[in-house]
Amino acid sequence: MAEIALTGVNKLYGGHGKAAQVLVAQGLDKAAILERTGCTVALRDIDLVLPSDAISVIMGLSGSGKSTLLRCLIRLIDPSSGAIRFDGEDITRLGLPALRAFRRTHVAMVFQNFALLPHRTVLQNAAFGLALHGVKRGDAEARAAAWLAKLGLGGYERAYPDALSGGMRQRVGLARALACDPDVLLMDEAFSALDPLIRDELQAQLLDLQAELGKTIVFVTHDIREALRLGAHIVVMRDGRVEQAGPPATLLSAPSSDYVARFVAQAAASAR
Ligand SMILES: Nc1ncnc2c1ncn2[C@@H]1O[C@H](COP(=O)(O)OP(=O)(O)OP(=O)(O)O)[C@@H](O)[C@H]1O
Repeated sequence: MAEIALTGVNKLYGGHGKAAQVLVAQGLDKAAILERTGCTVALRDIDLVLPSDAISVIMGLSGSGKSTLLRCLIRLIDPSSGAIRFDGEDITRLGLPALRAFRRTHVAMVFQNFALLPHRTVLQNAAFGLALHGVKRGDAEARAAAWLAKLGLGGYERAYPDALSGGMRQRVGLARALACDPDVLLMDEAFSALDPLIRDELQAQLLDLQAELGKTIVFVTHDIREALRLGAHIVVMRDGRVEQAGPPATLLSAPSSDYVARFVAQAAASAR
């Protein structure tokens, strides 16, 4: 479960926010608003539904707002306005304790730089999320070990992260996230630091895990090929707006703009 619905979400950074909100409503573009108010419009008028139990991919060039959008989903960054509903519950209305409890029970994150603790073993890293949830050590490590084995890291439990390749480190990151059994997995450029072949393997593994576990996954990437491979639903961002959102087949057969058509053509050209 966990459909995520965003309604009228805006995020402005810095400057004179109130003046910028007015200019956003008037439809001025990002550059003009920055010049007049010192405000960067990172997200504007985002209306989106990210389906439950499927992989949604947020795709776009650098600066298009992908990371801001991902972080706003669980209020690691607070949106300036708008509603964000998980199965109907608007998390923009939660106070901090309720928000923390919500994150703890429902969400896990996987990062581009793996975010492993260098002085802890692979097993301790994989059990780390569970430890934060208050699960007893023996239990946490048993669950973590099972996930490590599932992800092909059986035998590496006592190793330290610096002894692992990038692909193996990211598998530890995935094990740590999945061990907490979240409804929602947020992945920020999670495979972008990996060599192409390893990246390919991890993409395949993520698709298999998704088919088996049926999690709601939101995956950020700047790579259109990765988006088309992983996404059941793809959101193309441009300058803080949603340029097009839909299944890959729709993006391929009916791109909503030249901008999306160029991305799709780029994917086709690099596949040749
Ligand atoms: N803390 C911040 N303060 C001011 N502006 C910010 C901040 N974080 C992001 N921005 C701006 O907001 C816009 C969206 O940035 P964001 O990082 O969300 O984009 P992105 O698509 O994830 O880019 P990248 O792929 O480079 O990470 C950009 O114009 C960026 O410069």
